[in-house]
Amino acid sequence: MDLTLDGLSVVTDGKKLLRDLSLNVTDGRCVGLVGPNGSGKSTALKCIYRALRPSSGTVRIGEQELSRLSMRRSAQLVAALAQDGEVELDFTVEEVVALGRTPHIRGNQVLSTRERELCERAMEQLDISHLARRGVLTLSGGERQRVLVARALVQEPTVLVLDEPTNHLDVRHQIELLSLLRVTGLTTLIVLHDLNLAAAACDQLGVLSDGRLVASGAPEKVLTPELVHDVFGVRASVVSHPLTGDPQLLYSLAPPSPNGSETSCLSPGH
Ligand SMILES: Nc1ncnc2c1ncn2[C@@H]1O[C@H](COP(=O)(O)OP(=O)(O)OP(=O)(O)O)[C@@H](O)[C@H]1O
Repeated sequence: MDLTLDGLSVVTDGKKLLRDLSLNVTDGRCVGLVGPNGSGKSTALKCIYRALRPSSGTVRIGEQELSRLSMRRSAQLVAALAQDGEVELDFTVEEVVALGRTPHIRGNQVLSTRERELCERAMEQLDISHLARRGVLTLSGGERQRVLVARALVQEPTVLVLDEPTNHLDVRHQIELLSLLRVTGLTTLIVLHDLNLAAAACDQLGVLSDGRLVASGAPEKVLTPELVHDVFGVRASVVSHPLTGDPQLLYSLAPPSPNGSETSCLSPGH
């Protein structure tokens, strides 16, 4: 089912964090939300997983308006990975992954064989099977991040929202995770800071700046040097990936000038 954000605005303490955001993620597609720090990406995702109530606007999954559904029904439809998702209880990895089934079970009901197999498969896909009996508090940041993605997958949601899921992951696990997301068939909205990974992993990108959607569309249409300059204040060259054709940005650090001071690679005014 499609995920539709329709005119979402969030105002907190008189500050507009999100301004009239409308965005559609087509059924089974992956849309990347990118933008500078503080541009409203996490705020938008929080409205989808109902950690935040928008001041105006709606979130729909198919024809269903999320705010009209029970929290339990919402959790059956939407799985979320929050930014730097914390796990405070010292559960084992397999227990945390199994928590993904919570919206689907009642009380102390035990998991079915199918559900246990689902958990095992997700742990294999996220390369954490060998950690199954470890306490989550003993894990590295990247290991813990993979546990939380596995938990989101076993939720068997219709819509997946992920806030910087590649945080803490080494390059192999970044690529494995984003490759996996492409084959899940889930309607996915994902916040990524790495524009090159976003271009490779997402069918469409939405660019937020100061709470406003300033560009959206296919990565090759959106990621232009002008856009990167205007939104991020950085000079970049755009090249085409030799194997996939995806747009890839090349940046250069400011070279030291002969007198020892640095010249700037930032755009004037930033
Ligand atoms: N409860 C709040 N009260 C006031 N301001 C807030 C609140 N929550 C978020 N903000 C501000 O709203 C803006 C958008 O925050 P948000 O976390 O959505 O940005 P982001 O694009 O996800 O940033 P980052 O890339 O740094 O994760 C920021 O300036 C943040 O400081």
